[in-house]
Amino acid sequence: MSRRKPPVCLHQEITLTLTGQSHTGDGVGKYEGFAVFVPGGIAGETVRAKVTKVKPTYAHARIVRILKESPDRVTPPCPIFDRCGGCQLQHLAYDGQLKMKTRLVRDNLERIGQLKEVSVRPVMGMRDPWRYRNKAQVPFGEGEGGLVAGFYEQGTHDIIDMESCLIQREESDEVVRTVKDIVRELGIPPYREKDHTGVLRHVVTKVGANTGQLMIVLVTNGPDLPHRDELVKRFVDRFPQLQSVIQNVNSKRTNVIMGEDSRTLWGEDTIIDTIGDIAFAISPRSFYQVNPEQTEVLYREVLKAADLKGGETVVDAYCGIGTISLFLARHARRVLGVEVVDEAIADAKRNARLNGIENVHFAVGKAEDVMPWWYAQGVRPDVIVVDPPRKGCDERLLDTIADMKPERTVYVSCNPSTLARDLRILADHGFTVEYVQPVDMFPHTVHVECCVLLEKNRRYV
Ligand SMILES: C[S@@+](CC[C@H](N)C(=O)[O-])C[C@H]1O[C@@H](n2cnc3c(N)ncnc32)[C@H](O)[C@@H]1O
Repeated sequence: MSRRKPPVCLHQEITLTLTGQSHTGDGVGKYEGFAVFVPGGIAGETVRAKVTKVKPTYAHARIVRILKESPDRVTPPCPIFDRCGGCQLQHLAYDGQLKMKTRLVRDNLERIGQLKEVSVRPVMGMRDPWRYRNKAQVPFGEGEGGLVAGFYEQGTHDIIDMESCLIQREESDEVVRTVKDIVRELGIPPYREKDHTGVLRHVVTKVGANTGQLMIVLVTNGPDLPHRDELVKRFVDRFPQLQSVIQNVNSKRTNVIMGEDSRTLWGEDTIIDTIGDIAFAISPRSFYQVNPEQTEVLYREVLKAADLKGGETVVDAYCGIGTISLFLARHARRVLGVEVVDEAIADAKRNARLNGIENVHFAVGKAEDVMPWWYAQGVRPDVIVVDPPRKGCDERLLDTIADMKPERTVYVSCNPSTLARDLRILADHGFTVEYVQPVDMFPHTVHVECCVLLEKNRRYV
């Protein structure tokens, strides 16, 4: 089939009315029927834009002038918003972001899932959508003027120096500033990615939002950390809420931030945080949701969708450190959790003990292997919760859900496109999507979380 020639060429200036927003946050318009993506553009705007990339089926263009501005356009409060890859939507008023995310979820369900009649509720947003992240991972390196610590410039490995990040908690900014001062004063060499030398690669902070406890992790390029005791002493003097100082050794040439070797330099191996009335021990490498306020909103939505009366068997697939399992356990007869990372399961078990919860059982393995095995053992859950990573569920797991025939399935997703794909498969197995409730866990970014309730359709299942 012959494709028509793109109607635009490189460097051409075009006038474009933007009609939508892409999943990466770009404005999208059609030029003579040809899709053009415009970073920084907002649906509803008309812009003059210069073409920067032409592909056979789409082009990219940079705004030269805004001819008609969206009423939702605001001045991004962060001075490095244009360069940092962390946020994509600070130029869009928060209310506009929420509407965009609702539309994004609906579009994915319709386009990828062919689910046109599904009720997509408005996104549950935050009252104050700033300073929400409980974890910061800040790369250290050398810039032209010496030490830099901040964020990687969009699409590169150049570190932009940063004084403050408006979506991180203030404690994290304070830790990074303190480490910079100490590192400069004591002459601890930052990591140099290009020749894999130097010492300090990243500073990771974790804050228990509800307990105030603070963990500082220094990721180093090898076991040596000059002035270790002095560093620890200064942290202890400076941060009264400090609970734990960890050195994590990562000697590999890799983009993965932490290595496998974590050493406690001072205090505890973990910090504690709470979600609702459940306490969680968080270790340096374990996954824990980054927006604690919205995590509670999300988990309450899961609880509501699960509609537990106390006698149910629940499966929590992709359970991480057991957060959803433990949140549901007091409302069910028993909860079975499965997770592929064995350290996370060790944390989950420890968290169960920490809370005196005994009606949970955790298994290590791939959910798509363990669930069929449970099915073969006669496990017939009343409710199944799945919370997979961005790539969504393995099809074998979805087939097993169909075999298990739970009354309710609650699908928690951080990626609307794989969610739409998987909901289509479950719908074809005879499940009905009752509703989709998006929750804004990541304000100012394009990401959106969803909690979906599916019920088995008695006519087919
Ligand atoms: C989005 S996290 C959800 C964790 C947890 N439900 C929570 O809210 O904190 C997804 C989890 O799935 C795990 N995972 C990835 N692939 C898996 C698989 N095939 N089987 C089981 N768990 C898997 C990851 O290690 C991660 O902990």
